[in-house]
Amino acid sequence: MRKIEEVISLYRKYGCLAEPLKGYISNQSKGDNLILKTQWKQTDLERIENIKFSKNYIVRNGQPNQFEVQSSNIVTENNELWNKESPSGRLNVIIRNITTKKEEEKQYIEIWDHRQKIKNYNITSLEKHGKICDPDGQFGSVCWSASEKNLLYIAEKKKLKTVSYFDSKPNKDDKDEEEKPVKGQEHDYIDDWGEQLVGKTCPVVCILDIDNGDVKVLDNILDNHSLGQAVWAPSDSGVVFTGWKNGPYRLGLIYCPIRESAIYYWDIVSNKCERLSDDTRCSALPRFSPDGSKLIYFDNDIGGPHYQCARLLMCDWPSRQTSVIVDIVKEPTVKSFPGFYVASLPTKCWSADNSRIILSSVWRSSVSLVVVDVKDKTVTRLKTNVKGDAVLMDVLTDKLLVKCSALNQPPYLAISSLPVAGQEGEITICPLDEPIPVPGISWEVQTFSPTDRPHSKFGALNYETILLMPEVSDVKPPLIVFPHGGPHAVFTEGYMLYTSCLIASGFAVMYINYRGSLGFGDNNLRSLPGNIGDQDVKDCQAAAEEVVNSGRVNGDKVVVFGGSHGGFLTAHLIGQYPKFYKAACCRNPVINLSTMVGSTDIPDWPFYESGHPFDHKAALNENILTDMWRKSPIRYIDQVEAPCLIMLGADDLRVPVKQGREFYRGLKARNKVTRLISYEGNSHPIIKTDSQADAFINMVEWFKKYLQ
Ligand SMILES: CSCC[C@H](NC(C)=O)C(=O)N[C@@H](C)C(=O)N[C@@H](CO)C(=O)O
Repeated sequence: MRKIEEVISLYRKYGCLAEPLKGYISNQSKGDNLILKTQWKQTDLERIENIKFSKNYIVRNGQPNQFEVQSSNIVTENNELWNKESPSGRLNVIIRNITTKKEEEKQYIEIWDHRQKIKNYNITSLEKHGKICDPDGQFGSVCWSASEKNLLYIAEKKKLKTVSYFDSKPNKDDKDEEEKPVKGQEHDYIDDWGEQLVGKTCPVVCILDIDNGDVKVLDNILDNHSLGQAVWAPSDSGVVFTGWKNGPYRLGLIYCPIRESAIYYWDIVSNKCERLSDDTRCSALPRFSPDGSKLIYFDNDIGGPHYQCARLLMCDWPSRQTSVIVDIVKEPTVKSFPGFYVASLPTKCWSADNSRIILSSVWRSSVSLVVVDVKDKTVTRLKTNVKGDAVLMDVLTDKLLVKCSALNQPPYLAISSLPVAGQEGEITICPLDEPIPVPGISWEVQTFSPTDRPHSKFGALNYETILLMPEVSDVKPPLIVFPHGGPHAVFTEGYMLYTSCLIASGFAVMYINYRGSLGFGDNNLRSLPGNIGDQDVKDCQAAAEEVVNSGRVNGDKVVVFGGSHGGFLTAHLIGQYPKFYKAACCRNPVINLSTMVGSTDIPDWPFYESGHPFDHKAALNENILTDMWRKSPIRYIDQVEAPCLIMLGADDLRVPVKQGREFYRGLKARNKVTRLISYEGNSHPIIKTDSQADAFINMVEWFKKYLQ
């Protein structure tokens, strides 16, 4: 293993690489000449900040898949929340967050043509709504009308002004009733959508008139709903959006597309709203075909596993007839399409002829490009000439802008072409910039089928691990067992900074996509709820023992690391197998399901994942409490021997810091070796620039100390 000073310089090197955030193929592209507009981020560890910059490319499309690329110089961006061109490419809208000298936050909407800024609207001063939602976020979207006269965006609904009962300021009589401040409600609790959505209570659809700056707020078209993901309907006849039900109280929404939601259409002439999707399902991500004749969206169950295998549905716009294009896949084979597991969709995801949809979806332990023919309902995986993950960023005239990465390759942007229908075999990925891999990393995917531990209803099923090895190692490397969180999530062959730095530091790392992970079929995913703390723990231990028994790693130097549910598994593993692990590190770990219910933003999770039904009226009782305790790591705390480093995000609403503190106190009281680090200004992910770097070095130091 490398010295800690070398590890720090490794992190400085690989932790400060530019990473593509988003990009699109400009509507100004003509024929074989593509104009690509991209946005990047880069960590600056000296200034402890992330900088953002934009970079444009001109791609000349020579022979098929022979692209000549010319990139523009780099322009750093200041406070741009969003930058999007109009359908003709003639105009650009920039939504800007400005902090004034008086520390006030103001939001502006700027309209630019090719020469200059032609409109600049101080949206905050209009006082028509609250903050504009991040277009990349859960609710956000920014959408030009076809006429280029209006702009759709999502903002927080305007909140009532409240004053003290003892406020002596005279009420201005000219204010209409709803404008008058309400007395005595300054300290009322305001329910919001939880982790990373604090203050997001009731987003609404807003329409800006580009010419005169008027803003129409659609805040009364659908009662008791939060609105988002808005897109213009064909011919700007209205707006299609996703509506999430607010009541009776909100449950955390991030990482949980199982909150009651439906697709709606608001007609601009009638001012009426109609529900388009099934109100017994959760629907989201509406996308129109280029000709406006078809609308697709995804749906899954309301409640249950926080991520699920989703259905792809299509609404024939003129007739509003809806059909299922791709259904849930319950039990795929190792080679077959495992179903759709989609957290987001690019704004444009259709082929030019309106017959196919292109998207990225989890496919076992990788993220793949997939093409769906909406006529014959076939699903085809687009194989590429590069290893790793391929995430679709944009589609235009059947050209694909793709974000690629691999376990040894930091993310880069590439261009490719959609094959003609029926011939979707392999596509050639053409990088826009020369990819520079992290040297010395190799990996292999292993499949496990626990026939000795079959699920009671679904049988053995199977699961995968990804074993990453340092290529240059004259000794057997120590092993870091690394289960993902969720638990309905997945580790794929895409790049992760921590992992590449761990391998470069001399560790072997094993990702474990235990049963219950995404990408292996719906039955696999649903095999875990009710069995957490047992099935997932045994899957992890079986994989860890297999790799130790294979002799490829140093079996006397095995440690374990995980975040959130991965932290839950880390705490379980060192409690249930105390002799096997020499040290542990857990980030925001779930420690005691029963004490979590009252403090997490998703109380449905501990109920459902421990096998108990949940609805908004759900309450604990002695049977549920006992069962939750039995499934929690705290149950095994007396057996723990491995020194355990606990890292907490001080603002975490998902796994509250009390969980980590409960484990810390229990270990201290039992004279076990433990240390707790709390990172201010971090929530569930510990990703503030300095915190993320500090957490990594502390973790490596902890492992090195107890592996000596
Ligand atoms: C009540 S919190 C349950 C655990 C949590 N699940 C959800 C739905 O939020 C969880 O594990 N979250 C993951 C997104 C997570 O944090 N994963 C790990 C890595 O896999 C992470 O470090 O991000």
